[in-house]
Amino acid sequence: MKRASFRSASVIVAAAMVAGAIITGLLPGYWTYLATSVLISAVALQSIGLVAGRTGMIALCQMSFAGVGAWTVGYLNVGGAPGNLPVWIFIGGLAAVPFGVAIGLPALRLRGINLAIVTLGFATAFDAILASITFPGQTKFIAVPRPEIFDSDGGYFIFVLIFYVFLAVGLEFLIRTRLGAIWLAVRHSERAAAAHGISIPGAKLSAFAISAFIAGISGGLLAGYLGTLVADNFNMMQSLALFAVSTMTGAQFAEGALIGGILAVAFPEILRRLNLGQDIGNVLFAIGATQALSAGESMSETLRRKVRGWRKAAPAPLDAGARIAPPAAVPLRHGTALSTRGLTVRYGAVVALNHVDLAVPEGAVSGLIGPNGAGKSTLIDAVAGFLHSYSGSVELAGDAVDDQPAHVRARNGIRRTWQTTRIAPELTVGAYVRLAGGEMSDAEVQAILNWIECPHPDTLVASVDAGTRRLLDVAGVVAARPKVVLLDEPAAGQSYEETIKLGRHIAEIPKLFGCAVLLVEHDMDLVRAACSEITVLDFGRVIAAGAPAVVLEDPRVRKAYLGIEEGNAAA
Ligand SMILES: Nc1ncnc2c1ncn2[C@@H]1O[C@H](COP(=O)(O)OP(=O)(O)OP(=O)(O)O)[C@@H](O)[C@H]1O
Repeated sequence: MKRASFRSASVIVAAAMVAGAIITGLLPGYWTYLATSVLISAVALQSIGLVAGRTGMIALCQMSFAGVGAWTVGYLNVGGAPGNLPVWIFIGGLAAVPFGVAIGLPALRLRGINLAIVTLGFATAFDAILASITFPGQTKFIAVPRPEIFDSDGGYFIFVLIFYVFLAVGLEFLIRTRLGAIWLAVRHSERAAAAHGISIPGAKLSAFAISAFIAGISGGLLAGYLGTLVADNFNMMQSLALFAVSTMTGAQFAEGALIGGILAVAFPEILRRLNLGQDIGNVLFAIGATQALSAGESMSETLRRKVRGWRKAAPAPLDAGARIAPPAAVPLRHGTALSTRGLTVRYGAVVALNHVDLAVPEGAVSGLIGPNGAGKSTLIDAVAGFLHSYSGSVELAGDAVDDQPAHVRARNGIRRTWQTTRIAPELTVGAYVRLAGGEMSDAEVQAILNWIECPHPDTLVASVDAGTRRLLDVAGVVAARPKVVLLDEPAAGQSYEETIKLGRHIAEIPKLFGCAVLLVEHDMDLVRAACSEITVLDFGRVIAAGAPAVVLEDPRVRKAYLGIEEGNAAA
């Protein structure tokens, strides 16, 4: 991961040095002036890319955060504050953070269009505030001074380029940290992220705070660029246009932010020269964003996919780490890992679970079977904390967890998989195992992947097939070494041979990872291969429990689950 970050950082720095030399050395002054504007827009776009592209939240008020940064720089300048422009820009970025957190708070409960409306509301309110006040220095024409060595247009271009490169490199490292993986996981599925013990509020607030900081920096850079500012520089339409550009180009990537900056500056410039209305540019951006959304990928994502194809970067073969020892066996615990008492769940008139008592012993794999609609997934949802309400209780190693939200239950030792895999495809296989399992050495990650026969840690999840992703789901939950893992139909999409192999792996989980397992499955071969005991649900009630050989021969089970009537069994 670090290697990839350093590689990206060196590409960014090298490209910036070449671009800096060409733009300041060869291009006329006016082009340098425009190029500076491109970079400032690119910084603003980076902030949108982080919150929207990485975390999947719609934020339509980024230019308001930029306005806070610019206002702060103007205020510090007029007030004769100590320091100089770089320091004030940094302070301006920090000043935008509380606003970012304040806007992030509604995002904890809202998503999609509702969040868009709230952020748009903030942008509108900020417009109204700016219309009633003036920017510091605006009426008396007190310009924000640039640092002496960056005073010329060429010099200020270099000054802004340094900020852009610094932020782009910083983001390249940040997105490969655990926090970066958390943002991607939240973007892909908040429920799946919570199942890994991730605090969704923490993830969203951190994204809003850092993105507001970057937007504030862009405002400060604009203050030094223009000298004095007016409210129109930060109006709501600017935020909307940049959001459309970010969606179109994929501003979560350094090149996407830069292409977006070029488009955001070039279009208005071309339209101005052609004596055409500036709004036409916004219409084109909206069309571009619509196109990217319907295609399912932005310009930079398309570019990256093509580059990957050209490079044909095949991940290291599966046996690359074959000499790595499998996970070491751990001492087995005794007692009951998980139990439910009188667990009852109602969906309106439907009673999905009806006073279910279930016990999953330590050191064992227990099966939970039943016909479609019997209540198996509902039980997993209730136990893992994904239902708003249920009656009865869930105990983990004897302690009630009913008042704990899903991510706290996950941290305390209840991990689950889903019927359909929910892994963020932008992650690598290794990054996913680390996200799910926490701090782990490279050898530990590789050992788990080798054990369950998943590809090399550097393989992109997007490039692995559905069956392998199911295995990766299992690798993720066991990597965390919780007290109990709940596997919801892990064999779905696997061939017969793969299912039998998976059954052997699941049977090894208690011994190798110290977790008890509750396995929900329809595939009886897998159940027989992995489980030492079985509970059978039908219409939300437990109808049988015990050793597989006994339970599967129980007439009630054969009738309810296998559809075999007592007298017809021999037929
Ligand atoms: N969100 C929901 N709203 C209303 N009813 C629901 C909801 N989720 C499940 N149910 C109902 O609850 C009952 C149990 O469903 P559940 O999905 O838990 O069964 P299952 O045993 O997991 O089935 P399958 O094997 O098909 O996954 C079913 O009657 C189902 O229609």
